[in-house]
Amino acid sequence: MSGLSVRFDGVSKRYGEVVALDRIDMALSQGERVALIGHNGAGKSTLIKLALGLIRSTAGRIEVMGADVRRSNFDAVRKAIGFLPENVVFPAAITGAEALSFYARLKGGSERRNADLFERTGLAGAAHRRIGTYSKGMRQRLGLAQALIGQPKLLLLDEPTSGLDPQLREEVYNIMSELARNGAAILLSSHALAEIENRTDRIVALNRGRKIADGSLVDLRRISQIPTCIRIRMPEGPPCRSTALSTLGEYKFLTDGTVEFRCEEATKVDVLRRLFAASLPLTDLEVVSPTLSEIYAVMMQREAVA
Ligand SMILES: Nc1ncnc2c1ncn2[C@@H]1O[C@H](COP(=O)(O)OP(=O)(O)OP(=O)(O)O)[C@@H](O)[C@H]1O
Repeated sequence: MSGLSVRFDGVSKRYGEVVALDRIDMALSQGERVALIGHNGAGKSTLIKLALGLIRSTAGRIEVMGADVRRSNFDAVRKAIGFLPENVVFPAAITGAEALSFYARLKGGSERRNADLFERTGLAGAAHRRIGTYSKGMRQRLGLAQALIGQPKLLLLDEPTSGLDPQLREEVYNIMSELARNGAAILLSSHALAEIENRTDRIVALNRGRKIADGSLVDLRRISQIPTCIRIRMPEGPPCRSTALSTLGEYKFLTDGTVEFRCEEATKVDVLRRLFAASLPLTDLEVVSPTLSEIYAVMMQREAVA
């Protein structure tokens, strides 16, 4: 599935003197899961609110499912968008079931799936309790159920897993993947870098309103130039003068006798091939690619000195 779901063309947003977003170009395809990352105040929520048509850009053009967010016909498109705001607020005096029915009617959708949504978000047992008695995580679950009403074609999720327990965090990513497989586009903001690195297709990094990176984890690893480590262990420690080792490239011994090679991410398969061809008596092998947290730290350091 390759149709465009969201397109930002030269989009800027100012709040008075504050430049929240600065000439952002970005596109999101159907079936794609894209994570927005960046420090506090980088512009992630602003970008999500712009895609929803909640606030207006200062410059540039935003299209969502082919419709200009500034046009009056955008109201119809908005019904196909699921949105989870950063801070979910529901009236305390009504039950979860009443809140979900209200939002389903507002979206012009059917209430038939509500029970299923409660089940999916682990709230089935609390659907008829007043929201005022919910814990923070339960309110977040209700927010998620609300965002999933009507099988959205675009999901905009502002820090969807914050406040959730590990089990529901996993479920959130499962739900996202299922919707994406059915053609929905997902845009989420997150500070949980370890969580998103293998559960999204693309990562867009913002810094002070500017886009500083946009690519898959593999792309970002390459751009970061952080080396990949290949670590091997052999019985009775490494043979110190092994010529076989030196043919594989530069290596060093770690304190526990492990031998570590460092290579570019793009050449790791080649190094591994040569390693196996050398027929060393390996007892263990580990390939450690740079994590998103490490890549992000390097990106931010480079930004700081730029
Ligand atoms: N309504 C507003 N009025 C004035 N400034 C605003 C408003 N909303 C956001 N800003 C400013 O715009 C910038 C971007 O804010 P935004 O909320 O988009 O960041 P964020 O990346 O989502 O941050 P966080 O990770 O803390 O949620 C910040 O400098 C913020 O103070």
